[in-house]
Amino acid sequence: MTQQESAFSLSYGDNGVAWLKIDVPEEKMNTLQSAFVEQVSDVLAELKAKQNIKGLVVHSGKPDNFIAGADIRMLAACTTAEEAQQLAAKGQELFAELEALPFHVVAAIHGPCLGGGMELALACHSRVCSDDDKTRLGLPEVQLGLLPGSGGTQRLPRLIGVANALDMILTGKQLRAKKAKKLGVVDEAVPHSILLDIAEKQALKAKPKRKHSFQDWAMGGNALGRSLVFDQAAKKTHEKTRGNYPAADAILEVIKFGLQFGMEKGLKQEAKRFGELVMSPESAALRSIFFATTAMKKETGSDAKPGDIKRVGVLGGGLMGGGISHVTASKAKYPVRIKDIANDGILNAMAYNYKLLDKKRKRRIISKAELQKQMMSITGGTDYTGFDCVDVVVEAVFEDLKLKHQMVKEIEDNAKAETIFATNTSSLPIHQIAEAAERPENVVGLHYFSPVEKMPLVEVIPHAGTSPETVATVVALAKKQGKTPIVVGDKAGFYVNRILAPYMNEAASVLLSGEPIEHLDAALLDFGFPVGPITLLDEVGVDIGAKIMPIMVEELGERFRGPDVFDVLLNDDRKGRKSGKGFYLYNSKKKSVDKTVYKLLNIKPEKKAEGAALAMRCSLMMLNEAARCLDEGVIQSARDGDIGAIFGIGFPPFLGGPFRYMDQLGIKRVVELLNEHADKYGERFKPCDKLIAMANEGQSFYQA
Ligand SMILES: C[C@H](O)CC(=O)SCCNC(=O)CCNC(=O)[C@H](O)C(C)(C)COP(=O)(O)OP(=O)(O)OC[C@H]1O[C@@H](n2cnc3c(N)ncnc32)[C@H](O)[C@@H]1OP(=O)(O)O
Repeated sequence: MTQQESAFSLSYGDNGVAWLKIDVPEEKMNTLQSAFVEQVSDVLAELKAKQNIKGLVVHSGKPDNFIAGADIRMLAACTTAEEAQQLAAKGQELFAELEALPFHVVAAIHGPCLGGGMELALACHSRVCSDDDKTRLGLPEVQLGLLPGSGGTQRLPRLIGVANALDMILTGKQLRAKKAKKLGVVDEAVPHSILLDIAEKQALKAKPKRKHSFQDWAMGGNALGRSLVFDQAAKKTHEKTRGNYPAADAILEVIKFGLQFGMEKGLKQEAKRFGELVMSPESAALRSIFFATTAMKKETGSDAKPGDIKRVGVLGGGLMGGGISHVTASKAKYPVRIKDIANDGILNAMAYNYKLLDKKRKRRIISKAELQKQMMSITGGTDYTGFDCVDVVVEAVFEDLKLKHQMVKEIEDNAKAETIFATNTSSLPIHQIAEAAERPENVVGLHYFSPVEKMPLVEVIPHAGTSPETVATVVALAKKQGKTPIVVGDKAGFYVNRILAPYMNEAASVLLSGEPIEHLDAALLDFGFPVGPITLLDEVGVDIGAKIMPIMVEELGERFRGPDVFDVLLNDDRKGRKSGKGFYLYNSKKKSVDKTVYKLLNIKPEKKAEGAALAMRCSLMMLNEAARCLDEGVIQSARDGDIGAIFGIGFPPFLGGPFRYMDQLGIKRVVELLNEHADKYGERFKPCDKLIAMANEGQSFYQA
């Protein structure tokens, strides 16, 4: 590498301020790589040797990022824990040298400053960041199944106190400038245009003495206080992770260790645990999600060029319509026109949007003016005024084929010839909806998950006649709305509901066999799902389940026929949360199992099977169906299937999705397990052809 190509370069101002620019050649994002060690060592040696330096500003040469952390590809390429430990230790060593420089070192931060990048900034004596929306500061390593390995677990608690540092490191949350300033992560948050000027001024000031927070003092000197905070954090963490995420335990351990035995020993422990975590299957699975989603950001859904979108229409102002209008206006920044049959529907969608925006205003993420501006970009009415200039219509009316046909016709009558009709159905085949269209090439499925503003997945479902341009356009729209789209086949349940249905049916069978509701829900929580299946059924609505299941049975066969519980429940007015009762009661603050449901279903609840066995029983039904979906082309790749299950259902991320999990178990073992379950519980467990063939050939879904 020539001097010019160096990622770390120094320059000097006349006023005694040195500038260290970080600019990784030929990459749009700065990351820290082992190849840079020598360059950084040279830079530090030059700074130490140079006379008359008054201060140093560390800044990025990229227009919109500081440093996004250590290069995750480099970590994934490590073959031993020692190798990864060495990488972390080298980072620690260089950052310690930076910290030990005799003059004031200031980090000037604009854009993402994450992981190793944040650790570098923490080793500086002061930090100034831009107040731009692109600026984010955090230690997201936990989301990769790791802990911050280059000093983060030691420096952050000493800077902002143990409780705040634990919160940041255990969740991996990324702070905006204002919050970072409030917590003391940065010293100043200023407009981007003056960032470097302010950093330069800071650098000319004397090196600050390290501030001690009250908590720092309390934690360092007070073993009892320390124990209390850590015990509480451990309890809270365990409730969330249920022991499935070793990084969380390691984070608690290493921070506590460092406070007890000092920075030097703390750093050693940090590097050691980092090395071990890099080699863990949990981290490998979580890293695979990062690689998959990064690759998916670039995909367009088809070979065609997406059409221009200037305005979007939404049909139906219910929960889904409200959410879809929100992500369209506030994320994608397109004006939205909502049509509903009643004014109440429009008001409902408006109120929904206002509530979400006001939450953001209260958290100071947006100003009042911004709230008003965003509200003004959403309008609505009970007729088709304004629909003549929308480019895409997202339909979110009731799940009724006749009604959907009427919507297709009305849009064709009231919108432009090229307007896309994207239907947000969760159960009706898209080709059937398109049958009413004069221009079926414009009809496509766009299946959002509830609540729309939170759930990251969207299924894009072309029918056989959908044009490639329509697909590309709605994929682009979904991405702008902040979603990860996967293109899936037009078969009943598409992908997510199709793999969810047999899992839910199995949970219902387990319940009818007499296993208590809490036991069953806890079993799947322990497995790593965010909610148990019975809670999920209550949340989705028993009535919705009752509507979808017969469609699945009709199109996909008898294996989708679940136990007959829906009618019994609905006759007793148990729709789930929305009706105040389902399997649980929702009329008090804390939900509790409604024990009368056992009598209704003729069950004597009694814990018979171990939680792990129940979890395996339900999950196997999902795994088998996921493999079938891949075989039938409902999903285009195992990767799409993994991301769909994780983002759409909350399949345990630390397992990497159903396909990575099957690989981890070994396909042969999956087939064995399915056969064992088929012997015990029935034909529905029989492994699908694809799994049998793969087991015979010794194949896996991913290359090792
Ligand atoms: C020792 C340390 O403690 C260990 C660590 O630091 S572990 C790393 C911790 N850092 C992270 O987890 C951050 C990971 N990155 C991100 O979350 C997101 O990329 C981001 C929020 C920074 C930016 O998102 P966005 O603007 O959508 O850009 P995105 O498309 O994701 O990334 C742009 C490019 O940067 C790459 N990139 C971003 N962060 C990276 C990282 N840490 N390692 C390797 N590549 C990275 C992406 O792969 C992508 O590359 P490509 O264009 O060649 O495919």
